[in-house]
Amino acid sequence: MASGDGIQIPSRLPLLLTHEGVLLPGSTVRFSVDSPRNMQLVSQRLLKGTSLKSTIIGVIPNTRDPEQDTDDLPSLHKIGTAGIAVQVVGSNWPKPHYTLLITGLCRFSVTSLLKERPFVLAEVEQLDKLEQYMTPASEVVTAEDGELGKLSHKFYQAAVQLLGMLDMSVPVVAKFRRLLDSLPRETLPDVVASMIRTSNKEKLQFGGAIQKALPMLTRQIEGLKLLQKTRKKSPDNEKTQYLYLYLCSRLCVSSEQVLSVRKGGVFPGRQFNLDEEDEDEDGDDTAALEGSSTEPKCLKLHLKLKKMPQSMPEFALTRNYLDLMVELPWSKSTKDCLDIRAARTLLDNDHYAMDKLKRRVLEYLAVRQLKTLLKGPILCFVGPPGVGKTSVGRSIARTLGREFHRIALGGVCDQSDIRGHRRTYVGSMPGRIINGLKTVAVNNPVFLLDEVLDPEQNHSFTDHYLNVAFDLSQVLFIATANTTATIPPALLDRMEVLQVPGYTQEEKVEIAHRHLIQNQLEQHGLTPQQLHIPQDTTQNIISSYTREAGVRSLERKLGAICRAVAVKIAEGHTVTKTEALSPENPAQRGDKATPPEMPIMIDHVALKDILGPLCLRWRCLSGSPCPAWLSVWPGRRWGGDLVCGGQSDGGEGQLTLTGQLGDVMKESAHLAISWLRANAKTYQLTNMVGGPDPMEGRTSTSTSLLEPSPRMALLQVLPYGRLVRSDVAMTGEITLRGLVLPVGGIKDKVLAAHRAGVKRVILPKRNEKDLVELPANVRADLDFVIAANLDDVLNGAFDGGFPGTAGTHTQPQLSSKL
Ligand SMILES: Nc1ncnc2c1ncn2[C@@H]1O[C@H](COP(=O)(O)OP(=O)(O)OP(=O)(O)O)[C@@H](O)[C@H]1O
Repeated sequence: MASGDGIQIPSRLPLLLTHEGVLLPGSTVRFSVDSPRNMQLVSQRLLKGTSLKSTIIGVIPNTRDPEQDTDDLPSLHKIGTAGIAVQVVGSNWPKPHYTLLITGLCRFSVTSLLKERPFVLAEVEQLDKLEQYMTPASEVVTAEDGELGKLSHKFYQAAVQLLGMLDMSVPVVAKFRRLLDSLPRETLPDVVASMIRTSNKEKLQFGGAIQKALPMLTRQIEGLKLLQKTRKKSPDNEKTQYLYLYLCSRLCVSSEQVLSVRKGGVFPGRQFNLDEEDEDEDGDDTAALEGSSTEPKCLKLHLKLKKMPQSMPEFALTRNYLDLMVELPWSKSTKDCLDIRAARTLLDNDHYAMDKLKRRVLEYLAVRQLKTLLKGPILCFVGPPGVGKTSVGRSIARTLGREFHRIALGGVCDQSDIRGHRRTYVGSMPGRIINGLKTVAVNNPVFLLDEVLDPEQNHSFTDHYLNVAFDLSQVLFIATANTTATIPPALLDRMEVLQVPGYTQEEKVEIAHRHLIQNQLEQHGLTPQQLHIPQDTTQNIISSYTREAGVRSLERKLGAICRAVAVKIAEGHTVTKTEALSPENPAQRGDKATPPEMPIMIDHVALKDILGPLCLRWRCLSGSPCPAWLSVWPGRRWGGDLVCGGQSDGGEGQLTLTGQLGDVMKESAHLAISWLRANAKTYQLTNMVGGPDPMEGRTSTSTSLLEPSPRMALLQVLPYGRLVRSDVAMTGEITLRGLVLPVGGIKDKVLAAHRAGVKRVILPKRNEKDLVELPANVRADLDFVIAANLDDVLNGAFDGGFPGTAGTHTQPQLSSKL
């Protein structure tokens, strides 16, 4: 190792291949080692060797992607730095690895690779003289050395200036000050370069040359000056300090420098832009922390992080947490650009019909425009699936110029999904609200929720993972739900519920031709010149292939048509190409399809070919009267209409309920039977065997009753020997005394009955007012029977009325359990 020319490193060096960090002569750097070759180097060379020589290794950047670090020969940089391993620490968690502390000695160049396994061994040529590190500065370069001497002196002065800007009470700064006078000036570039922040590439390329190091140093000084100016404008800004601290840590600045930032307010190695109009990105982050009360906590965590070994599991957790804190848009928002006229046009262009909803949304937006800090109720759009609730939410965001984010809460049963997990749990994460904010990166997006938050508490929403309050008051929440039944009353009270009813057949045709077909054509790369769907085909799809209140299924069917047409067109193209290749071979062309004529028209035959045979023919309801009954209502939660049926036949006189009935439905059925038994005489009801119990000898069955609303329908099982009209539907709630009370969702129910071919609808008297909401054509098609009590219902349900109902019988007094 030692020679007559001075101290020398071994001519053969084992090489540690690194992907991050550059070791420079005179600096001490920590490297994490986990690749197979490096692990072998540590275990076979550093841990087994006993001489000083065995602790000297070469550190050289490996330019190959670490992910692809296989057993192949690595692509090495030619120049590396020899160093002494001063500390080796091993750990088995989370995977086996070593952490090496290496002090750089001098540069070398690789002359040849001697072996690649188990670790890389190379023949090297030493580039720097080690003695110069021991020679006093004055003896190495003097003023007489001409240009180089001047440059060296300039560099020394710049280094002194840099130190003057740092906090001397920080040990590393004081140590640097001492080294500055004791080290030879040729070595200063390496020492200074290891302290200031530059890219690894720059560090590798400057090669210890003072000419290249001086611009780097000057840049640092300029950066610090700008930073100090900025800090003077906002002294004692703890948040700014925290942010710089954190950024320092992310940018691999030494911990001592980080500390000096805290104490003295300097931030080495950053270019700052004084132009306030054009704030740099991190400056924005600083502003983002304004107004939040998170800094003390973050600061504490950050300092803890700096003391923590990287291999500790808590390191990654803390780091992720701090990353999230900086990424969150604490005070970054988009500017609302609301123009009510433009909003009206946009809503009208995006959505057909929905007049009531659009009007209310415009009112809401107008009030927001006049009173910006509106603490209004949350809008909650309630309606069957596929009626455009989400789509209106998206349009509201567009009219406001805000980001839109949909948080699907369907199936969420754990509040941690929304509010996050406490950080003490393994695998803890923030909840969906905070994740959503991170995604949109602004604090005033439009959030569409299927459930709602309490608006009163939004200014201090606390995610369990974040564990500090985040102000959600700028977020515009819109909730959607298929039914209000599942929303807790306390929350419902805080929201403004806007009903979004289903569409009539005519409205669906319009929506399809104004929006859906165009969208589907675009999504499938087709044009109106290639595919034409006439209106009567659309009508056919709606009535024969879909049964829904919204248009989602219709949209899917249109998508299926587009796909089928796309195949035809693609096949046509292939045929054209084949023809071009072999025009003289008609036989070859014979079996192929000919290119279709454009546009491809979808008539009833084509429709059947693509979508298959007609599947939903509910018109069977309009057949002849029968003792069984069938009732069709919209199933809000499931998106389709529900079919309820019942039958009276010979049996035990028991009421049998099938299907998944809830308690309310079961109660209704039993109530109906109680009423029947109590009124058997009045209505002259006898059972099949002539006995007084009308239920004896009968079994009543109901099937597929999924919704609690059509309670009255159960009564249809009661009459014997009489035929129930098969084209009648009814809704309402009955009391023990036979009164008929109002229910909700009349429009949807009547539209569903209309879709199913029902001719007569029996409604509670107090729902008569809801008839005005029905489209004129639906009203004209149906015969409405308004019922105040069960007499009216029975009269309406049977052809020719029902015996006993016209008389002046008295209502029996039942003792109600309710
Ligand atoms: N009135 C309308 N005008 C134009 N397009 C509409 C209209 N109503 C619904 N649509 C379209 O129907 C599709 C389904 O709508 P959307 O996803 O908004 O339904 P939704 O009510 O939110 O359903 P869900 O309750 O299942 O979330 C969308 O492509 C939407 O653009």
